[in-house]
Amino acid sequence: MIEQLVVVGGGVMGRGIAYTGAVSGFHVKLVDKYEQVLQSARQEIEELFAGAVQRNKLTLEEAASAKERLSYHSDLEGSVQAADLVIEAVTEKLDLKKQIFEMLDRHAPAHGLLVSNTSTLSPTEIGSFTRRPDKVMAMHFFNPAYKMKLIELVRGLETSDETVRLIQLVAGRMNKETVTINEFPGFVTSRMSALVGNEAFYMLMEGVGTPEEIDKAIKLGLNYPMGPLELADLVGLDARLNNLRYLHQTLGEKYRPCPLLVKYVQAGRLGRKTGRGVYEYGKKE
Ligand SMILES: NC(=O)c1ccc[n+]([C@@H]2O[C@H](COP(=O)([O-])OP(=O)(O)OC[C@H]3O[C@@H](n4cnc5c(N)ncnc54)[C@H](O)[C@@H]3O)[C@@H](O)[C@H]2O)c1
Repeated sequence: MIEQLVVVGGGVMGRGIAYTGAVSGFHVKLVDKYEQVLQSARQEIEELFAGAVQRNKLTLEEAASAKERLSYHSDLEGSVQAADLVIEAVTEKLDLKKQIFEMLDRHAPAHGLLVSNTSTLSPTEIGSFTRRPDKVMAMHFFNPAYKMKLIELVRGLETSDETVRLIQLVAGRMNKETVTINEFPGFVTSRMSALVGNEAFYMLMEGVGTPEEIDKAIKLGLNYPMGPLELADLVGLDARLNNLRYLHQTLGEKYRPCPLLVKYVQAGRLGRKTGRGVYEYGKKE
């Protein structure tokens, strides 16, 4: 039975996953190497609890007991000693993930499953950083993790059926839908989203329309809940560029990042998080 969950990385995704886990009855340790990240994660999670109580999604008692199950830590090695499942959500850099998974493998109990929330990287390669590749896979949540219905489950070459089964149970307890797919760069969702977003940047560069017009056309004409340019601002233009570069390198020409996207990133226009991307947001969010 999986009860003790550790989420590594307290950024945009990690905090949402930690909240989801605690609300779903798991004991959750949220770990980040920076105290100020942990503080801001705690504050945002408190706001999520307050909002859920206000909207009658949680009773006061449920929120209080979920909060009790959730704790915040900066010591990764100590935090994973009793973990049944570790969900890694650190920055999308392979060398960083390597360092983290080697460490997790050394310090997590032998039965512990180690999954990555990576959007693009290979779970097979991530598994190879450990001596338990059968217990490694990708568990790809979406932003915001507490709201989005899907978790994309991606098996690596060595991932066992038992690991997949246990992770599907965890996702079910979190009240999520899943798709379980085999590894290929960009999985299903990141590959498609990167392509659509990149095409929207090309249209903007070619002067086909304003950002508002392009987003409105895609939303109302193709029935997308969000326009691809506003979504890129939400994801972060740097993260999007990073994904496209990886897909370009692994899947070829079709994924070459649009020069306008590269220019925005060079200018520091990274999206909502910097207050300006394709759109202006007034202040940093
Ligand atoms: N942002 C999205 O929309 C989104 C969606 C799905 C998946 N993802 C994936 O989730 C992962 C995290 O993305 P994010 O957007 O939350 O990034 P983020 O930059 O918001 O957060 C990453 C966190 O990792 C922490 N970190 C870095 N090194 C660490 C270490 N050694 N030990 C502990 N913590 C460390 C950082 O301090 C930071 O708080 C990435 O793999 C990304 O591809 C992101």
